[in-house]
Amino acid sequence: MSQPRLSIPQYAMALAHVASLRSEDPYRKVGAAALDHDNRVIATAYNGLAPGFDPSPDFWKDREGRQKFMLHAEINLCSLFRRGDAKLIATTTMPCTACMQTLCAYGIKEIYYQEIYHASDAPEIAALYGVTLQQVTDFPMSDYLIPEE
Ligand SMILES: O=c1ccn([C@H]2C[C@H](O)[C@@H](COP(=O)(O)OP(=O)(O)OP(=O)(O)O)O2)c(=O)[nH]1
Repeated sequence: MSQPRLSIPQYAMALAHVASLRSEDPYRKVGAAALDHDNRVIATAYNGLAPGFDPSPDFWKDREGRQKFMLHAEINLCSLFRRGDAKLIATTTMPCTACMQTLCAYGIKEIYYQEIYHASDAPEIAALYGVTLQQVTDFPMSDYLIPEE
């Protein structure tokens, strides 16, 4: 009997969600995954502080203060491959404007996200550069996500 098979965007999104579970940010956990031109996984990443940096326990108390220090999941992801290597990426949160620009600089042509991110110009940037930017909400694990407040 044939089993239902995940689409490639669903597969990438599930991987992105697993990566998000490693985020140290108590307020927003973002995960991302990159696949190459053969749909092989080349990287997973999540948002966090710079590698090796160990903050004091008080650091996380300042929700707004933390923001400028956070390395976004998509930037951490792009640090793991060279321009042109990734065909598509999935990210649990729509890329912010700066992340979207970076993904374009890396030549990524397909971007899948699950949750809409406030104040992002990603849709406009994607439209101008002819990049696919699509929401994916139905993937393994989507039943287990905690609904937003
Ligand atoms: O494209 C994005 C956008 C955000 N983040 C991460 C960075 C940070 O760890 C967290 C929050 O993002 P931001 O600093 O932009 O704050 P916010 O979403 O406006 O506020 P908050 O999370 O405090 O509600 O999400 C990413 O990894 N990628």
